[in-house]
Amino acid sequence: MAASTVDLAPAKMAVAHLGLRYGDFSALRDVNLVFPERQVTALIGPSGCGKSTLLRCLNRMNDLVAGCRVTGSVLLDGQDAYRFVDVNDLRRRVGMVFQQPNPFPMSIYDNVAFGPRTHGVKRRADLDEIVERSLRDAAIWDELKDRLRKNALGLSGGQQQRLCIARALAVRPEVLLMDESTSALDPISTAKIEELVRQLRERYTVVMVTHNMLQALRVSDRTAFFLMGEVVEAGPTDDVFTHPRDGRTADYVAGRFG
Ligand SMILES: Nc1ncnc2c1ncn2[C@@H]1O[C@H](COP(=O)(O)OP(=O)(O)OP(=O)(O)O)[C@@H](O)[C@H]1O
Repeated sequence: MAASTVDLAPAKMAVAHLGLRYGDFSALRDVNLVFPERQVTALIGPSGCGKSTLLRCLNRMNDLVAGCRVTGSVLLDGQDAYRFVDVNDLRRRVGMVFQQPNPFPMSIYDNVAFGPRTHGVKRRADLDEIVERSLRDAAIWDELKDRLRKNALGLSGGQQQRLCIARALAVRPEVLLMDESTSALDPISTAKIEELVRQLRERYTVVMVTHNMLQALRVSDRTAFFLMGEVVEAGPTDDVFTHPRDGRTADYVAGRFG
C-alpha cells in the first residue's frame, strides 16, 4: 500500500509496541503511532480508553504514578525517551497543558517566567523578552501587556488557559501535549484556542486529547481512535472521519456510542 504524504513527514515522536499497566490493570496494549513534526494529532475515543495515559507516556508523567509499568518504546527524534533522554530535558522539550487551567497563584509575568527561571535564566532583560515572546505566541500579549504584575488568578478561564499555554511555550518546547485543554471553556474561548493551535502547528508538534469530534476535524491533521487500551485506527483525520476502515471507528465518529 502506498504511504500517504502525511505518513512520509518526519516523525517528531513515535511509540512502538507500547504497553502500560497500572498494577494488574492493562491500560495500553501494543500501541504503535507516529506523531509527525509540525502536525496536530488528535487522540479520540470513549472515556477510559487510555488517551490521557498515552499522552502522559510522551513526557513520562506516568513515572510519578505508583505501580505504573511501561513496556515498549517512546521515541523523541528517534531516541528512546525512557532510556536515553534525561527526564527533565524530556519534560522541557515535551510540554503539557491540562484540562483545567492551572496558573500558579502569582503574577502573570511570574507564571510565564517560572520555567525559564528554574532553568537558570536570571537577567531581567532576557526574562522580559521571553515573557513577551511567549505571550505573543499564545495570542494573549495584547490582552495582558498592561497587567503583567496582576495576579493570574484574576483572569477569565479562557485567558488562564492561554496563559498556561504561554507558560508551556516559555521553555521553548518542541512538542506540546494538550489534554482536553478546551473542555472546561466556553465556546468563544474554545474557538480562540483552536485558532491558536492552528498557528502553533507552524512551529510545534501538537498531540491533543479531545472528546469533541468537531474539534478533531477542525484542528487536527491526524487522528488516532482508541478503544479499551488499543488503537483501532489511525491516519489522516479526513480519512478516519470520512472513510474509516473499521466499523467501530465508523460507529464512534458517527456518535453511535461514546
Ligand atoms: N493512576 C491510575 N491508577 C490506576 N488506574 C488508572 C490510573 N489512571 C488511569 N487509570 C485507568 O486507566 C484507564 C485509562 O484511563 P485514561 O485516563 O488514560 O483514559 P482516557 O481515555 O483519557 O479517559 P477520559 O476520556 O475519561 O479522560 C481507565 O480505566 C482508568 O481508570
